[in-house]
Amino acid sequence: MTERITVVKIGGNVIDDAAALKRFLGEFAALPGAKILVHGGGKLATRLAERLELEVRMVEGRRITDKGMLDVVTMVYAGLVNKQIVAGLQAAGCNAIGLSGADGNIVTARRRAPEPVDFGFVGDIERVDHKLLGRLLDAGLVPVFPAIMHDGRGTLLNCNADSVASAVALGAARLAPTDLIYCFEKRGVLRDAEDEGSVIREITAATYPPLKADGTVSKGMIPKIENALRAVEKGVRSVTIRSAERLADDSGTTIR
Ligand SMILES: Nc1ncnc2c1ncn2[C@@H]1O[C@H](COP(=O)(O)OP(=O)(O)O)[C@@H](O)[C@H]1O
Ligand SMILES: CC(=O)N[C@@H](CCC(=O)OP(=O)(O)O)C(=O)O
Repeated sequence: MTERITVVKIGGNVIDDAAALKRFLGEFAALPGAKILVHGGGKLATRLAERLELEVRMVEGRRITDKGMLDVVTMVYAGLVNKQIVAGLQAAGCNAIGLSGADGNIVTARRRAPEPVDFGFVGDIERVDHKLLGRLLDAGLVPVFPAIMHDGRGTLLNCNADSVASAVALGAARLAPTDLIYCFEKRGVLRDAEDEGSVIREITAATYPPLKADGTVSKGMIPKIENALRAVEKGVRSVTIRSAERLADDSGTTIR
């Protein structure tokens, strides 16, 4: 069994930039030790949905997902983006294996209640099969997860990729000490959105609520930080939010 596990989540803005994604996958492939990649792809799904003239609506960083949108996000996340990332990692010498939650029944999710917001086919993670995860890691494979999970009764569910990353990291933490890194296009959580020099070095359960209340943290950063706080509280060794260009550096925002 492995001594440590690194779980990395890569966001949609980086996936959307072919050169940035290639650079990131090269750095990810070079990370030592057992590792797992979780990816988004929200930006690409939004573009495709708009071309198909489907209404795109996000509420607090989560996508309203009706049946038509579920088909689009499944094709984009579990299909195109997942396979491109797996192929890119193979090219970088990393033996990746792409898995939706339904594959090997590795992650199940529960559909969100329709109140107060009816998100449609959106789920919250229920269970991660950490033993299967361990067997894959022991075989030298690098699991790559999109945000598409299933309910075990035949329905696919769209989950927030940041929530997937935190749930997978908690599953991994049952196998070995686990570090979770959220990578995106900015240097970290910024105090001023326009100033990359304004990285907030540390956020805790006590310092977060005022940042949300005064709007310093908004949109997709809300689920990211809330998932990060949950992960550290429940046993992930460290969580950081940093630039995809600085995956291996000690940079960005640490969540404690
Ligand atoms: N304080 C903040 N610092 C950095 N980004 C923030 C902040 N508040 C809101 N954001 C927004 O959150 C976005 C990241 O969330 P999201 O788009 O869901 O990430 P990902 O790229 O991981 O998919 C940033 O692109 C930015 O627009
Ligand atoms: C329920 C929900 O909102 N799911 C997300 C899944 C993808 C994602 O999280 O992508 P990023 O990391 O690129 O934002 C969505 O469809 O946008």
